[in-house]
Amino acid sequence: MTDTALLVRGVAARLAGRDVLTDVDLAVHAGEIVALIGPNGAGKTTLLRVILGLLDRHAGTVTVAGQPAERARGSIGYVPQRHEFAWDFPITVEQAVRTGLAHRTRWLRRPPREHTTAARAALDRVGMTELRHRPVGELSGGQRQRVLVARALVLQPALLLLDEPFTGLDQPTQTVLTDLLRRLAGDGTALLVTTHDHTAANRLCDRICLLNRTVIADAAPDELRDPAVWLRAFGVTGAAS
Ligand SMILES: Nc1ncnc2c1ncn2[C@@H]1O[C@H](COP(=O)(O)OP(=O)(O)OP(=O)(O)O)[C@@H](O)[C@H]1O
Repeated sequence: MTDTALLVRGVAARLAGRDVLTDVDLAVHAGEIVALIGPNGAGKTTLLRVILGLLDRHAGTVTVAGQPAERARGSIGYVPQRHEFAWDFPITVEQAVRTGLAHRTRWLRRPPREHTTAARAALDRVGMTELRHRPVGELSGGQRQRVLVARALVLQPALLLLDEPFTGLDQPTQTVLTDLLRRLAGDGTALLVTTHDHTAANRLCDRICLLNRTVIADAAPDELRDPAVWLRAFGVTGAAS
């Protein structure tokens, strides 16, 4: 057993012939929440996709829960950006959560009973049990975000990757989500969260990883008070002079 849920070493990725990530090193431990922050196009989503094995890396290694990521797909929960889910699809909250296990259901077979049990347990963890029969199209932004978290939790992942979960949420809803993510970390899940919301990151995270194609800084929020580091991460050169 290891408490390093995610270990990224020397990762490089190329898209359309362009180097999008170079020499990226990152570790996230069990029970830890790390924010991945960087400007638009910094490679945050690309890094999540490389960890998930949806994109080939050009160099480096990715280890999840002590295993090469290729063999650990079932240990990774992924919460995509909210707009990436088909909310107009005519399914209920519980059915949406069960789609997190769809790859384990045989084609045209009824989902096994344990999938329903897993979906209900995940809905309970995110506080959405009462809404489980609601059509997903009727949910608010915050409720949708919790459904996506539940959908990732059905796999009981050691590592949870969240892509911009705070975008478009008002302050009280952000607080509900922050509390939920903290509880998951308290249960030992490792969380890697991309965000543009520095306030949310400061409130939520144990560490902030500043990314701009490579890791510019990786430290506790309190240790990242030097504006020069942020200017470097956001590609603002000469702004301090
Ligand atoms: N499918 C693709 N083909 C070619 N280039 C891509 C593709 N997807 C992303 N890119 C490029 O890779 C770079 C990194 O994109 P990525 O989406 O990872 O950035 P990001 O940090 O998540 O940005 P944002 O904060 O805007 O979501 C960008 O320059 C983007 O244009």
